[in-house]
Amino acid sequence: MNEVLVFNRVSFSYEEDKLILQDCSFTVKKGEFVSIIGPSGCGKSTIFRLLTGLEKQYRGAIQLMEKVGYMPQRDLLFPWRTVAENASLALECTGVKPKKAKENALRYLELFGLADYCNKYPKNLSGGMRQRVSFVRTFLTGAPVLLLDEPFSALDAITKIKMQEWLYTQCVNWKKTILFITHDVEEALFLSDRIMVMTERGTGIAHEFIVPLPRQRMREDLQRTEVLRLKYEILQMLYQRVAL
Ligand SMILES: Nc1ncnc2c1ncn2[C@@H]1O[C@H](COP(=O)(O)OP(=O)(O)OP(=O)(O)O)[C@@H](O)[C@H]1O
Repeated sequence: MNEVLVFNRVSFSYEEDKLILQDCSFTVKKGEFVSIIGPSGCGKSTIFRLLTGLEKQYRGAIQLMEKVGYMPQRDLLFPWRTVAENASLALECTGVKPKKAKENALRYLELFGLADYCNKYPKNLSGGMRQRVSFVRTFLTGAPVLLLDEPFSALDAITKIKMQEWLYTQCVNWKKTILFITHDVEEALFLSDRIMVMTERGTGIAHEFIVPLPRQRMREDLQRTEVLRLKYEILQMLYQRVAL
């Protein structure tokens, strides 16, 4: 598999004397679903800020072989635009005329199971729906690599499970490369081919694990002994680092 994203010994700090990443290295290959998991403040979102060029003053090398689309933690939908108008925004930003962009967005909203909501406003949608619209908007950037920053963290437990299954199906269908930030070990195990663990600020990726499941998987697979073993190994790693 080809590498589409390379972080090579990247060091970064927002302020002097407070290193966020030191010699952080990892790669993501085409078509992979990779999760980054780690305690609050360890620098996960900073990796996305570096990848999207929001932060530029770093040491080391960052290589992006393909265009990336970024979905932030909060959905950031515009309340005055309908679902279709929100979804078409990415296309409009690339210079596509609003009418054409909306037609295109409508086609994808249908494919993503949102056909009945095209003319509704964000305030009329549930949290899960809003995240789906936000995902479609990111998807419509046309980027082959998607950076998803804790997209489901604000959802209730059941909606979260449904959204994970929805995202899983979309990933299988559309064959995107995904880098996904989460705090939820089970979510990472269900969705990922590989999990990268950050244990504290200033270190970068401390451990990497291949998820011992085939790409075609079901939620019940999370109960397999080898998956449970990995879950507890990761939890223990994180637990030791979190001070209350
Ligand atoms: N613009 C900024 N200026 C100064 N410090 C910042 C800035 N953004 C983040 N930080 C600090 O950098 C560290 C890493 O932040 P980052 O958002 O990458 O963490 P995170 O692992 O994504 O956390 P969380 O899981 O809570 O979202 C934190 O200590 C944070 O306070």
